[in-house]
Amino acid sequence: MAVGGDDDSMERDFAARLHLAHSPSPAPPSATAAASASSSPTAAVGIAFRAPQEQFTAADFDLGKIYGVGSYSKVVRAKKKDTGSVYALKIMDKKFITKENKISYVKMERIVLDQLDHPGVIRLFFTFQDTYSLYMALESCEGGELFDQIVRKGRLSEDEARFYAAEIVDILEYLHSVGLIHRDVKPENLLLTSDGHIKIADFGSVKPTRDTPIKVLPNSTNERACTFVGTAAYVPPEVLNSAPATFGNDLWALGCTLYQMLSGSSPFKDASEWLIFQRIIARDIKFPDYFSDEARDLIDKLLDVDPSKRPGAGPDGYSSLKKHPFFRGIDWKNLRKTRPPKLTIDANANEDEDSQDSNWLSHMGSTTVNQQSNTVSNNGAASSSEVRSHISKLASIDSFDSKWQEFLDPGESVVLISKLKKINKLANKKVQLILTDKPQLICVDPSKMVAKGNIIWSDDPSELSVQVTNSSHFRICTPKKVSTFEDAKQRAWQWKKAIEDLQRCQKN
Ligand SMILES: Nc1ncnc2c1ncn2[C@@H]1O[C@H](COP(=O)(O)OP(=O)(O)OP(=O)(O)O)[C@@H](O)[C@H]1O
Repeated sequence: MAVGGDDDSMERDFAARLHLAHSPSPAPPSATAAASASSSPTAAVGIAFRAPQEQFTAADFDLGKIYGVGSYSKVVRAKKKDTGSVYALKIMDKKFITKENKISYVKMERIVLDQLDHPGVIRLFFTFQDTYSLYMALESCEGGELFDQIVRKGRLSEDEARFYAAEIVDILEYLHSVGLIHRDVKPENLLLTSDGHIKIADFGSVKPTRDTPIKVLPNSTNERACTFVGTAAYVPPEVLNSAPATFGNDLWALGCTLYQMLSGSSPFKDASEWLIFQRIIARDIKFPDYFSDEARDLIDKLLDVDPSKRPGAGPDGYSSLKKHPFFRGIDWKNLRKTRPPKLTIDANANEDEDSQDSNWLSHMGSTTVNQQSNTVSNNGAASSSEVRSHISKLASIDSFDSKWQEFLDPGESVVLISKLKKINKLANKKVQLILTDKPQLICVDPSKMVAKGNIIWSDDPSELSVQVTNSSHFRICTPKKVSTFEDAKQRAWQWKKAIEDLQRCQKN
């Protein structure tokens, strides 16, 4: 990557904003990543980092499949060429995070993750940056998201849910004991190791309590003191009423997650964020008949409107939660040695890469999408030229989409891609829907890898529009045809916004 004078100054400017000093080049990590993490601490504004700031570049890694996409990052499997160590490389676009005011999130995640030490918390090994991006080398979780296990299995058995819930309780007990409120506990942020144990990721929304022993930069806590963060379906009612964050926030989200594991969907589901919030405030919960009395009772208590009454938040701490009858039989001391539930793999995944399951969008998509998606954030709109340069730059660092490249024209980039179910009267079909910057809306049959025809693009909303039925169902309407899709990842709003943004972008 060419680094010109402007790029240099951009990098310096960004480092200054991040308050993370450039480190002298530390020794590269040894073959085991964990060993490297405990060596060569990096000094930065009074904080000695356990995970050093390295002088690596993306070219030092073989980039593999994409693990997942967040609102301001992509996480890619990356093998360090010299050591063979595998990491989950979280890649964040500097321009994007500056524009979207996410610098405090990045700082917080970097600093907090660096200090945590628990088998259920993703480990940060090192960081590096180049002109355009910040990189965090995280411990990789090959088992994917808990969310995917729920989707693939339809719903989990009580034994499976009990095990996962116990590991989540163990993680929350640790985080709360060090004065941290995670604030974004949800099945997408609960990852599984290859042998099936839970690890929690995504510490961008973490809120330290006053007496936390964890070192945080002072302004990074103040900045977001009253910011509404998290994900709509898991937000507790008191947060909607602007109450300060408490440990109870995470316990509410645990209740929602347990409900989702047992039933297949979150307790507060509706077509828009506003309607979801109404349900949360009204505490409109319906328990399926097949929930056991113990499961129902625990969820009911975790979803108490009074955060201090949720088990785990009271004066007796976690003991009341761990003693709840739902957890009868759990060996709390040996959780990590207990055999976890068997992971279900995606039947459609390729043997060597499961990019069939990759559901990613460029930063252009996520920039605007979040205004209406279930992820709560406040964003501005990027200009069309910025959007385009993001798209082409991101496409060049993404090796994971090469599989779909054959359906694109030279120089064309993917804006949003999802594996969807196309709902037809006679039979539903799996399709890979690809939105490109050309723009084109391409449908591919993923099992045969053949194009199934484009949905005719128009910049005119009267000729191409998207109607969202609920967070997982949407219709793409053209004068000739209406196609109905189901997105198990509940990104219906993201599809709508991505298409509408491209239409606007074309007009300008
Ligand atoms: N260590 C990891 N191993 C494997 N996959 C990971 C790892 N970390 C993250 N992922 C995947 O990447 C996705 C996005 O990561 P993460 O949630 O950290 O990003 P973010 O930009 O902070 O997202 P959010 O929108 O939730 O704030 C996760 O949901 C998960 O699927």
